[in-house]
Amino acid sequence: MTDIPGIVITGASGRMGQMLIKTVLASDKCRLVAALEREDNQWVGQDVDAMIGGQATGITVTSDAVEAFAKAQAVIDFTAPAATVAFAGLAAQARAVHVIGTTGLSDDDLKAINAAARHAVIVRAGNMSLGVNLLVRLTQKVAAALDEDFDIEVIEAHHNQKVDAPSGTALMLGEAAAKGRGVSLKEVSDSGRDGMTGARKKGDIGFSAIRGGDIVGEHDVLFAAAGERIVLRHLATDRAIFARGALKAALWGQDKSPGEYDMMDVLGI
Ligand SMILES: NC(=O)c1ccc[n+]([C@@H]2O[C@H](COP(=O)([O-])OP(=O)(O)OC[C@H]3O[C@@H](n4cnc5c(N)ncnc54)[C@H](O)[C@@H]3O)[C@@H](O)[C@H]2O)c1
Ligand SMILES: O=C(O)C1=N[C@H](C(=O)O)CCC1
Repeated sequence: MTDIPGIVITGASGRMGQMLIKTVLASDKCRLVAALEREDNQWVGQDVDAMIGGQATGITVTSDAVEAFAKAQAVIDFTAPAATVAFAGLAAQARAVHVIGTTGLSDDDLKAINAAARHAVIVRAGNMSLGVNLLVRLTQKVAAALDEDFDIEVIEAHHNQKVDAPSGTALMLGEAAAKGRGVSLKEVSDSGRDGMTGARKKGDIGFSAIRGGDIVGEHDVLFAAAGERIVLRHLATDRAIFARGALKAALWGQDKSPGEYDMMDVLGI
């Protein structure tokens, strides 16, 4: 037994789940205590090392969240909205830090997560990378400095298996732009243009989503005015950046009071 935090990875067989397992196994600041998948997933009952390759862990992939969370000081969760809402309640019961990377959460999902954060630490962000969180800050600053003569558009590109749009990152960037302008994103958001849309409404914040191939994640924030354009850009080329951020959040949360936090809190930016 050791006193470094024990971590559970949910969605173990997913794109992020696999990256997170590798990141936790490579770290000397935490230990992997369980890997969780859906009951019907073929990884359940298999050894983690057999599935991932590499060092022997002695850990079998399970679908029993209650048993897995009872062993953990942190749960790192990049799965799907319904699973994440259920895990928020269970992680709070286990008093484990819940790091949520899942995107596509509805307002009701967010309310349920917020309620769970009354009893435990939750760190949630649509993007856990240092670069994107810096870009969020820059976006807010640039939006605050410019008036509505500059049209703001958020353009994002992801792989062809992504199920939600706009991306969680695009929404973070849109929220930051709206905050900089002193408006509510809900009032000015314009996504899914199609057909005879009419001319662009001044003050709107637009969203466009590209889906194709194996794109890890690309985001532009465009400020377009007559005669000039500013483009703020982040390009992700490796999912390791999200996993590193998530692990940092899990360790950061260990001595914090119950509540909902984001990556800005973790990074101190
Ligand atoms: N915040 C970030 O930095 C960041 C970065 C990358 C991806 N994401 C988000 O993370 C999520 C997952 O992305 P992905 O590309 O890894 O998807 P994926 O489909 O490859 O993996 C999701 C995994 O979750 C599992 N899962 C679903 N329901 C489950 C349940 N009830 N119990 C256990 N496991 C369950 C699935 O079986 C699957 O293996 C998406 O919402 C994505 O947008 C966020
Ligand atoms: O691959 C995904 O899915 C990603 N999701 C996050 C988002 O929705 O912004 C972060 C980037 C990768």
